[in-house]
Amino acid sequence: MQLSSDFTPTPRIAILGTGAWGTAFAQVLADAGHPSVMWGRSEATVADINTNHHNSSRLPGFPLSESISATTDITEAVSGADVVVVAVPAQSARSVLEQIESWPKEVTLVSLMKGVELSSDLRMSEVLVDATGVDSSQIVVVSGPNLAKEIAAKQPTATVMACEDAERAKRVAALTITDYFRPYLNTDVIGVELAGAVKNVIAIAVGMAVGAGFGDNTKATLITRGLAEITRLALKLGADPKTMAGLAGMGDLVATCASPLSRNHTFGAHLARGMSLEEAITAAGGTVEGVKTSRSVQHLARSVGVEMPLTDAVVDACFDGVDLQAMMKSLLSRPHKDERR
Ligand SMILES: NC(=O)c1ccc[n+]([C@@H]2O[C@H](COP(=O)([O-])OP(=O)(O)OC[C@H]3O[C@@H](n4cnc5c(N)ncnc54)[C@H](O)[C@@H]3O)[C@@H](O)[C@H]2O)c1
Ligand SMILES: O=P(O)(O)OC[C@H](O)CO
Repeated sequence: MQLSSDFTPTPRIAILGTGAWGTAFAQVLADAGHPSVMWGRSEATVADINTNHHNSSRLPGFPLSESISATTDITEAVSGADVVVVAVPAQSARSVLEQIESWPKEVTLVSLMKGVELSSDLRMSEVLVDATGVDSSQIVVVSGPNLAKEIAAKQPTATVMACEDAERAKRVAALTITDYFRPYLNTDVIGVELAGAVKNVIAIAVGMAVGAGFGDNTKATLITRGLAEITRLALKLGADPKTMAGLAGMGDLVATCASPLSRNHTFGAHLARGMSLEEAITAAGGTVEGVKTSRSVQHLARSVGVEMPLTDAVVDACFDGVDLQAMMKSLLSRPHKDERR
């Protein structure tokens, strides 16, 4: 299948958020020949991007193309945009989007975010629909084993672009093809988003195990049983099982659980070594999506009657002061069962 973009010859692309992934994604677009305008609330970061072609706060050490510009004016960034990429932390998405009074009618919204909203249990594409009024077929979700720093270093990576409208996913994918970034397509938005959100919770559990000094058997057990619980929830909510074995499922789970670059993994390790919740979040770099998402996923799972013992354990460890020994004891003393159920 050949991917080609039938956006206007030079699509106008805005990126909301000047974080690590939004910035690395802007560079992917630039390397594929597409300029973009980033919006951020920090004047210093916006000036850094415009003047030094660098985001020293979130992606230090990686030069940015001159075709990437930035502004603190969100209306200016979005005005006339064909594609608006949303790359702020999941729990901030709604408040950012609600600042925009009107959306270009044919706009395509691209979500780079991985989380489930706390107040509503909505996936990010659902928050986008709710906050903007655009149709769900206009939303493309990007998810996969995509650690921003590795992509900024132009290391080979694949991702998944998911949209109800397969043609729209193709058009966005075509904007990102480079010699190091390879997009695959999927129409299973539910599966791609839930896998991306819940793997952050599982990565916290794996980070805790690493912080406690456990080895590869424990890590592999948590990753595999983590995939089992992600799959149970996703299938209950209508996902395609094949998505779980793909890049946005198994692929991202392995990358995030194994990598010391992952903030969720790093946070878990700090927590297990005795830091408080706030200390561990700060030490991991601030945006640790799995912490709040553990609560929304637990709530969502309970509302549909799905058992998620690892998610429950992460909620206990983050919010109820349950220590690692008690957590392991409770996980290991659960009733024995067939692994396929
Ligand atoms: N970093 C990665 O490797 C990576 C990879 C894939 C997906 N993601 C996902 O992308 C999303 C963004 O993560 P990131 O790593 O780019 O974040 P980051 O921590 O690098 O930066 C977050 C940015 O959002 C800004 N921000 C926070 N709250 C805001 C608000 N209310 N209004 C405006 N701006 C706000 C911050 O100032 C910062 O610039 C997350 O959902 C994350 O899970 C990240
Ligand atoms: O740094 P993390 O833990 O937010 O993980 C980054 C990405 O989601 C990996 O795909």
